[in-house]
Amino acid sequence: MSMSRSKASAEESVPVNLDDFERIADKRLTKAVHGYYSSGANDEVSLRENRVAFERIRLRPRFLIDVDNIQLQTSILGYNVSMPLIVSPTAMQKMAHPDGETGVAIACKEMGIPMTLSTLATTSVTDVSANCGGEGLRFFQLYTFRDRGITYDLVKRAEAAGFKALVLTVDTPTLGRRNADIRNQFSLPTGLSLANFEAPKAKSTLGSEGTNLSDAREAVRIAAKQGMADHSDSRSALSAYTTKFFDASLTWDSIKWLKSITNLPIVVKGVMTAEDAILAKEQGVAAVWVSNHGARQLDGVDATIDVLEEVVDALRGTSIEVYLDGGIRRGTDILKALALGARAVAFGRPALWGLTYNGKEGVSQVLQMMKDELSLAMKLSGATNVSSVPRDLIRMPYDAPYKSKL
Ligand SMILES: Cc1cc2nc3c(=O)[nH]c(=O)nc-3n(C[C@H](O)[C@H](O)[C@H](O)COP(=O)(O)O)c2cc1C
Ligand SMILES: CCCCC(=O)C(=O)O
Repeated sequence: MSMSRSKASAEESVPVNLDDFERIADKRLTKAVHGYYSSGANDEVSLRENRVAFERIRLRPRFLIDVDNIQLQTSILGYNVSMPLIVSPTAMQKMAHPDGETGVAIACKEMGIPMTLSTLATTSVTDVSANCGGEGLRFFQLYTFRDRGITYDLVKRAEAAGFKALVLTVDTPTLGRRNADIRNQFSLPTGLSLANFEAPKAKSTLGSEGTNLSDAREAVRIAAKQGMADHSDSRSALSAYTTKFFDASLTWDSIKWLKSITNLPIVVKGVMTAEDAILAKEQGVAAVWVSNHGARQLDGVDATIDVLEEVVDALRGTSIEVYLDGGIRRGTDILKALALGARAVAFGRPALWGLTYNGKEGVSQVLQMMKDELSLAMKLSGATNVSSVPRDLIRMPYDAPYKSKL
């Protein structure tokens, strides 16, 4: 691993929480990259809400419970994990540090938790797996392209590289409006590429008749190589890129097609309502990932933690797992989500801050900090097992005032 940037400089004190990592990262990143990583959509109402909603939830600790040995381990999609945390897919991680996606993947592998690789990664599925020695649990986040041959190709390469699930992001038919990216005319810095669109080394054997695959892939590849340099619609280059290539005609029914080309479990990321949770269930998905995309798509939606319970209720009695991301910054946040029925939580930006801070090592520090904080929160609240955190460990703002049931 390259370690081109050092730890905190003298004037930066050692980070003791994720906010510290964020502050340090903010100072080190270029204006454009910082703007891209940190932004929410529009007025960032939902971005603030993702945090504030966690702060509104109160804990109801129980005491004189033996918390000497608490259980942090659980399983995700049948795989044992050391704690209920997943790293969310975030695009273009080499902008943070040369370790990029490989750094995140190795940190996750060492911690024993899943990493989700973005379709728009700056390291390919094949290279990430190879750099991890084929070890570790990785999911592939899928964006679908107008040309289904491209999507097919991505899925097959993720399968071949040993990725264990497809995380289909449903909240991005096109890109949300992010002021900083427009102001900064954001595009991928020179020298980096969207590596999953580099021409495959070997001739691929595709079964996607009827699509002019090589032309389409070539177009995506060229656009990626040029740093998505098309600003023609006067928005960010990323926005122009998605408008041009992403399949905005995708429907719930398209999951049938996905299932026809792969046996990998499908996780639907971006669900915010009970209605969509039920449609996902009807398509036979393995998991539903409650997310508002880090508040980067539609501004004005609820905080994810505020809709978690309706999704959990809609899926009760099924074996579909529910995950949540959006604003997870503390061990107590994880505990609150578990109490509301999430099997696991995820975060995106904190991994980028860790990466910016000190590459793979920085990500490891961030993950360890979350593990320690979760463990502490459980001990102080009398929760002994991440798989059975009781609902009454918390009070939601919408809960009725306490009435004695004793
Ligand atoms: C810089 C950045 C890039 C992202 N890229 C992707 C992506 O490529 N695919 C995706 O499904 N979600 C993407 N997301 C959303 C994250 O997966 C996740 O939902 C979000 O970051 C969670 O919120 P948090 O950052 O508050 O933890 C991105 C988020 C950020 C901040
Ligand atoms: C087209 C999506 C780009 C990556 C992404 O999901 C994000 O910036 O939020």
